[in-house]
Amino acid sequence: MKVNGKHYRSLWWVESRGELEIIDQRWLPHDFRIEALTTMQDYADAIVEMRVRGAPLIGATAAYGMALAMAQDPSDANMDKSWDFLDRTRPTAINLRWALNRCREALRPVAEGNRADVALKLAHEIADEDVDICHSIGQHGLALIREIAAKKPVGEPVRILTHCNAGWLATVDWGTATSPMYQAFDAGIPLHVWVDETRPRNQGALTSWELGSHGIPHKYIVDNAGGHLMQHGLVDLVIVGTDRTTRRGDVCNKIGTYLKALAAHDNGVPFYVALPSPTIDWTVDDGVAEIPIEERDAFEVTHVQGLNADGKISTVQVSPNGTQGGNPAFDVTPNRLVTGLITERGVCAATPEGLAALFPEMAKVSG
Ligand SMILES: CSC[C@H]1O[C@H](OP(=O)(O)O)[C@H](O)[C@@H]1O
Repeated sequence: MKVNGKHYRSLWWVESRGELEIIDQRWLPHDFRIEALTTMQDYADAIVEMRVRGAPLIGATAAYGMALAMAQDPSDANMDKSWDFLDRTRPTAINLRWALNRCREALRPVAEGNRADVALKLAHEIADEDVDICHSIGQHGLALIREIAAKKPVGEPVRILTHCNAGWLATVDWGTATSPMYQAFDAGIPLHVWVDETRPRNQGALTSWELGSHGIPHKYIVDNAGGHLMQHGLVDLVIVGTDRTTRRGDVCNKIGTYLKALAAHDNGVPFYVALPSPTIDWTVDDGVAEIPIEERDAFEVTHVQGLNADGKISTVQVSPNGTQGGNPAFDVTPNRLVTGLITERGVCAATPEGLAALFPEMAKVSG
């Protein structure tokens, strides 16, 4: 999307240098920093340290990491070693393993001398596909928002609550949860977005930065405000992203999503999940029991980063010395709390039948 009027994707290939450039999201929303990934360690660090983050973007980054690996050493041994090295970076978003598996399956039958070119071409394809998928999710989500808008007095905004950042920064472009917002806004539908700050890494600040750049009215709120807003009829719709959705529609997403779904359910507020198909894990049924939840460094909870009075990015400790922090980074919302899944092929119920109807070729394979 646009940054100061200039279009960006969240990562891009620099042909002249044969390098991938990324937006280092650790410094947003206060500083827009671009960096090149030139070694396999750079790729792993970028994912682990959340310089790039968001399930689709992690997958696309890993695909370019495999391209670098094949350019360095196209042997089967190095392909497997690189697969393991990148797969170990973060455990929850299924797009990482989906992209690595897609690369390895495509490369295995290719002669070693051709693997570097094939791998780079595939990485480009995965990135471009993500842009198309997210745009399509936006089209289907736009129809939902339009339906709500039609029932409101002319000019009254559709009020959407979102959690974390499932924006263009979490994908290659458009975002998943934000794509319907961008497209509704561009279609002239009045919006107001409640943006959960999303402790501890405050990805809501990324969403606010994105929406602000696009001119979409929004308010940055504490994570615990959503239930109150819904009780007072101030939320028409919740749209969130996902890092892994099971074949029965259980949704794993940023920690705190489950609590929003409970509040939405209790207040009759539609709760939708923007779901690109690479984020569906067809091998898993029960999300709570089967999805690995990343436990990140407690430092992210005991400390917070922001802009100090001098306008410098700094980090301060918010908890007492010696207090231990706990930092599960995701939770799982059972499908019974999900109103619907907005995929690139349309909107479906969060059920095995709903997903199988939109993706029969995948449901068949998963058995
Ligand atoms: C479109 S995927 C966005 C998804 O990823 C985020 O996690 P993280 O920032 O830790 O990579 C969050 O769960 C978002 O909903």
